[in-house]
Amino acid sequence: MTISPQSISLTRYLIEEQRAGRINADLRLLIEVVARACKTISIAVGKGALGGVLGDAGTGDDVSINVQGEAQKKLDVLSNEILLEANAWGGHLAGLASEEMDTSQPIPDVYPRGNYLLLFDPLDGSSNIDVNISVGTIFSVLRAPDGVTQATDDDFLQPGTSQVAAGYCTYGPSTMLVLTVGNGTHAFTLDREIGSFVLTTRGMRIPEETKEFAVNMSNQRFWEAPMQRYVGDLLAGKEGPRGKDFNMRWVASMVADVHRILTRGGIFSYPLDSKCAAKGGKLRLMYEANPMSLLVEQAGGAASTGRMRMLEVQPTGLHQRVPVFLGSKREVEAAVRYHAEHDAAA
Ligand SMILES: O=P(O)(O)OC[C@H]1O[C@](O)(COP(=O)(O)O)[C@@H](O)[C@@H]1O
Ligand SMILES: [Mg+2]
Ligand SMILES: [Mg+2]
Repeated sequence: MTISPQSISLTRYLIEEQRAGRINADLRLLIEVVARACKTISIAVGKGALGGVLGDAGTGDDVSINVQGEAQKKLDVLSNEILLEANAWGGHLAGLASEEMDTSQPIPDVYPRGNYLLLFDPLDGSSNIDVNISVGTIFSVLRAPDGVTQATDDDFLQPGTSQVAAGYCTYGPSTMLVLTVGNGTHAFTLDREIGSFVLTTRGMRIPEETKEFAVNMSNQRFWEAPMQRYVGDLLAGKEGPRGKDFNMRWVASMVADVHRILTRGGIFSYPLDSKCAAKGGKLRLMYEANPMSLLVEQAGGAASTGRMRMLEVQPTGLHQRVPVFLGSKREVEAAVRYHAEHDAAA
């Protein structure tokens, strides 16, 4: 693709949002810096085996483990460094937090500070890195509490409704940035020759009804009863209570699964199961569930823990985990209904 004079770049889109009074200059620049960091990550991902970026972080048998208790890939570490380095000196932030770091990261004294907080999952879908399947970066932006110029972990503990921007970048056959600043969800595709993100879908809309679900079925026997019944009814197809046949997809990169759902509908779910119940779920509220939920709601979809609206969960910890149901509105409502019926009968 070549950029025509009519093409709307990310920069132009953000300037128009600023002129309309929906974002200020600091937030615009912050998003530009994140987008630039994503381009750098995209180049590293794209080099694959030629770039020496595949495989585990650490040396020999001494694989590096992050705060989540998960083995880190080289690209987890590299992407985290790229995002930290790009954002720390920008002057828009009072703090950064990452899935890969134990605590939030203060802005070094030598740099100016601003009033935003940036949270990210630098590389989502790590298990897919070495097999050349789509991975991504997810980010969320909050406002620092009044008067806070150097944030501590507690300052980040705001519900998803407080997000002023959220987005993800998917490193797949093409690199795409999907963004909301609270005025719809929009998709930008990276023109690799020119190095610019170009608006390719304005106002993504998730169809309300769907016949497609995404879940890791290998966990079925560990699920709670309402999830067992819900998926059992999906699998029963036309002859079952739902009266239609459902298809299933599972990439195991949340970014890729959510991108499919934003594009053609569906329900994505990582429910509570007995393996992850002690932690509260598998996916992370602040780095994964909240930003994706805002993007999905802004595209006309819904997002829930199964028992409450995701964006209203009051976080209690930076690395808190939650069960996740998001996507086509009617289908998320159906999954929530199964949980409500179960809880009412208990
Ligand atoms: O391997 P599983 O259990 O199916 O889990 C897949 C889920 O885990 C994740 O990979 C977690 O993300 P990270 O790679 O950032 O840890 C999600 O992207 C994905 O939905
Ligand atoms: Mg992730
Ligand atoms: Mg990750």
